[in-house]
Amino acid sequence: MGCTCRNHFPVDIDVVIEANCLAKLPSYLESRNCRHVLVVVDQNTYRAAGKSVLECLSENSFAHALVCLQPNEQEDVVADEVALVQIFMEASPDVDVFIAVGSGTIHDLVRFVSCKLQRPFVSIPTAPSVDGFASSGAPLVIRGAKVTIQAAPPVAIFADLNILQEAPRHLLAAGFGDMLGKCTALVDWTFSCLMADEPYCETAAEWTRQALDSCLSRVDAIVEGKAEGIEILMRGLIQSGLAMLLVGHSRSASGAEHHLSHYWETDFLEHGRPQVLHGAKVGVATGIISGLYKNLFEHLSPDDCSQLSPHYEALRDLVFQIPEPGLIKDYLRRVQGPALPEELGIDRMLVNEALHKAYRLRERYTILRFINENNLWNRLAQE
Ligand SMILES: NC(=O)C1=CN([C@@H]2O[C@H](COP(=O)(O)OP(=O)(O)OC[C@H]3O[C@@H](n4cnc5c(N)ncnc54)[C@H](OP(=O)(O)O)[C@@H]3O)[C@@H](O)[C@H]2O)C=CC1
Ligand SMILES: O=C(CO)COP(=O)(O)O
Repeated sequence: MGCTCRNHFPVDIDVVIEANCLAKLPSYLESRNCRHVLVVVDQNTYRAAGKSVLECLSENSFAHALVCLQPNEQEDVVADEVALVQIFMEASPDVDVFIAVGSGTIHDLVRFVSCKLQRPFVSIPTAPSVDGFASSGAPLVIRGAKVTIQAAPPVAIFADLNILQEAPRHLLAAGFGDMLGKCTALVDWTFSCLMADEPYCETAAEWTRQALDSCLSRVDAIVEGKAEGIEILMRGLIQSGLAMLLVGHSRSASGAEHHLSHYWETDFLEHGRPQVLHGAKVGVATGIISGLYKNLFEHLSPDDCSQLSPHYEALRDLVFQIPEPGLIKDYLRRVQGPALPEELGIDRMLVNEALHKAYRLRERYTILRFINENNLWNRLAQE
């Protein structure tokens, strides 16, 4: 399938991934004529990189201010209305560039605010924990629901390997889990295109596939956690983000496995439970969705569903290529990440609830929507 889509968005980000690249920040800001900088951190990311960023700005005489995001009662910074208001209130009108110093949550908050205030933002990732650095979408929790709002990508990413190498291991494992999610997200995207005529972009799919393959083929280097492995993972995560940016939505990166993760996330928030890392949830959910796809195609024949029958063989071949749930778990164990819902504090009941309801979180056609809307649960083998 060649790329026939006509809706590519510009992919125009300066991406630097190397050791000590933070040192390049001042000349970059000068080249863009930015003199008033607002740096957004939280307590952890201030220690990880924020302090160095501020020193670098002071040494080079930039006017700068700091927003240190306050955690909630569970000690989490959440990408919600409270955190957004904090940034809006503390951003002075003369700010001409935002700098996001952190991982997924801080990037989404800053991308939303910078887009609303029409100022550019620069990304300084502190951990290879998600693929949301280069993308334009901001998944936010608004009135308790996880919604993704299209905002703006960063103008530049300075992924300093010295900083990333110091990130705690569970954040690296989460980044690998978010990447593993592409195994099912990509199949779900084709599924939605064939079954519900959703728009598909072969280029974005290919970029994502390459990012996934590059990480799966070098998992040993990633596990080691040295500069080489961190660079491979970070390049993959950024490339997946660029694919989302290219199409202006997150279909290439987010399917039913993400919907399970989002459902669990908002359930934890509703019950005042501390958050579990996004990529950790996605990795575990990928194993579940892989099992579901295989189960479905084992127990359903082309005659069972007229909507499915014209695409049955093409889809069955794709489903065959999804790594088995056991292999997904092996990958997660190799990076020392959780592999089962109970290791995340998610019990059987919450898993089942999400399997039946999470598809409603998005308009997207996914395997979960297909099974639920066609009442197919009783056709599947109970596991
Ligand atoms: N825009 C997009 O396309 C995407 C967005 N996302 C979104 O990203 C969010 C999750 O991001 P994720 O990165 O998993 O988690 P967070 O950004 O919430 O950060 C998780 C934890 O990592 C800490 N941390 C980060 N870097 C370091 C470091 N170097 N040293 C010590 N601690 C560190 C943070 O500190 P602290 O507690 O102080 O914050 C926090 O505790 C979700 O909301 C998800 O929906 C995910 C994928 C794609
Ligand atoms: O998490 C994402 C990709 O990893 C973004 O997906 P959503 O748009 O579903 O939040």
